[in-house]
Parts: sequence; structure tokens; C-alpha cells
Amino acid sequence: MIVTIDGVAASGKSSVSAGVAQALGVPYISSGLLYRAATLLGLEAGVDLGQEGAVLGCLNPPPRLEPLAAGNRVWQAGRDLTPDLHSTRVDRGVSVVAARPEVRAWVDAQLRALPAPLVAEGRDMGTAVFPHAGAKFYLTASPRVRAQRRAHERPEEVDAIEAALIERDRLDTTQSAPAPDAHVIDTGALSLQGVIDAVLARLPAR
Ligand SMILES: Nc1ncnc2c1ncn2[C@@H]1O[C@H](COP(=O)(O)OP(=O)(O)O)[C@@H](O)[C@H]1O
Ligand SMILES: Nc1ccn([C@@H]2O[C@H](COP(=O)(O)OP(=O)(O)O)[C@@H](O)[C@H]2O)c(=O)n1
Repeated sequence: MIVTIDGVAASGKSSVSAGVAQALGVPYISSGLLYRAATLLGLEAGVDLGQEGAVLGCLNPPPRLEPLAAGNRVWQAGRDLTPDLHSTRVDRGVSVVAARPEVRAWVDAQLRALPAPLVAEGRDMGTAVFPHAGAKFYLTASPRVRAQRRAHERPEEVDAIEAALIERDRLDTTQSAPAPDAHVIDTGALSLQGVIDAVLARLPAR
């Protein structure tokens, strides 16, 4: 079975996916890492991130997602890009790159080639990439709660992180609508384990 976990920025998608995947004994995939990799490579090459052709030109050789249970990684040839994917400059540029149709097609093709069963997290896993998934979830939380969580992972103050999250949500609106058949979970009042348990409780009988 494929389980999709979409949601807004810093809503808990990757942590929840890792926990659900571990409970099910299947891999999880963090699709956002591929958009982040394309953004990082574009930034390093100094290209205009809005120029689709220029960004695509940086994906040679193509970065590959390694769906490790301990945390997904992205490799380009022998280089592990993962430690550089969660910087503030990648956060700022990624939505522009992710809006480009050919970049989305490149990510989608790589994800669809992975064998089920799996848990897939991102923005459009339940709508565009795996519309026939066996169970779909969409995580939310207020911008403040999400900023407070992310403040443990970024050098900026909570207010600046919150403003950046709100702006990224706005830029991601097109590809980030919940699937009509997704369970929407507000994670604001729940612990990480509480969200994992809520997802597991809503899975169809296995
Ligand atoms: N329900 C929760 N309660 C408290 N902290 C959480 C919860 N879910 C996630 N976190 C923490 O919030 C941060 C962002 O979570 P993450 O899984 O990276 O979100 P996303 O993949 O949506 O960006 C992480 O530090 C994570 O440990
Ligand atoms: N399936 C996906 C996943 C991510 N993305 C884009 O990639 C960016 C980074 O995604 P992410 O999941 O790593 O970001 P966080 O929610 O973890 O901050 C998002 O802001 C979107 O612009 C997307 O368009 N579609």
C-alpha cells in the first residue's frame, strides 16, 4: 500500500512519515528534498531560479533520492547534498523552482519509479503523484506553532521564521491543496507520537 502525507511547511510531514513507515516496516520518501536539491544546485551555479532551462541544466548528473529509514538523503554522483538542503537560502528559493512544470515532472518520474509499499510525503503526493494511494493525510498547524518547532533547526528568530513560512505557504498554494479524500489532521495540539498514532489509527485494515 502507498500512504501519502502532505501538508504545509514544517507541519511535521517528514517526522510523521518516518514514524509511520517504521511502524509499517516500509520505506518513506521525502519528495521536498528533490526540489531542495534542484534549488541548491541552481544557487551554487548562480543561475536565475525562475529560468526552468537553466535549473534543469544543473541536474546533470541527476540527483538521486536515497530513501533511508534513518533520514532520506540526496546524492549527485559521489556528493551527498543532504547537509546543504535545509539552509535559509534554499528555503527562500525552493518554491520558485518547484513551480516549474519540467522540474515537477523530473521529481514525479523519480518518485513513481520507486516500488510500493511506501509512505510518501510532500505537497502533492495524494493529488498528483500517487492519486490511487490507499490512505491519504494532510497535516496542518498554525504558522506560530510551526515556526516555534522550526526555530530549533534554523538560526533565525521565531518571528522571521513564521513570516518566511507564511510566504512559502502562499507560494506553494497551487501544488499544496489537500486531496478531497485526505484525512486532515491539525497537529498543533498533538505530540509527534500523537500524530503518528492518529495516522496509524486511520489506516485501512491490513
Ligand atoms: N506534533 C509535533 N509536536 C512537536 N514537534 C513536532 C511535531 N511534529 C513535528 N515536530 C517537530 O517539528 C519540526 C518540523 O517537523 P518536520 O517533520 O521536519 O516537518 P516537515 O517535514 O513538514 O517540514 C521537527 O523539529 C520535528 O521534530
Ligand atoms: N511534493 C512536493 C514537495 C515539496 N515541494 C516544494 O519543495 C519545498 C520544500 O519542501 P519540504 O517538504 O522539504 O519543506 P518543509 O515543509 O519540510 O519545509 C516546498 O516549499 C515546495 O515548494 C513541492 O512543490 N511538492
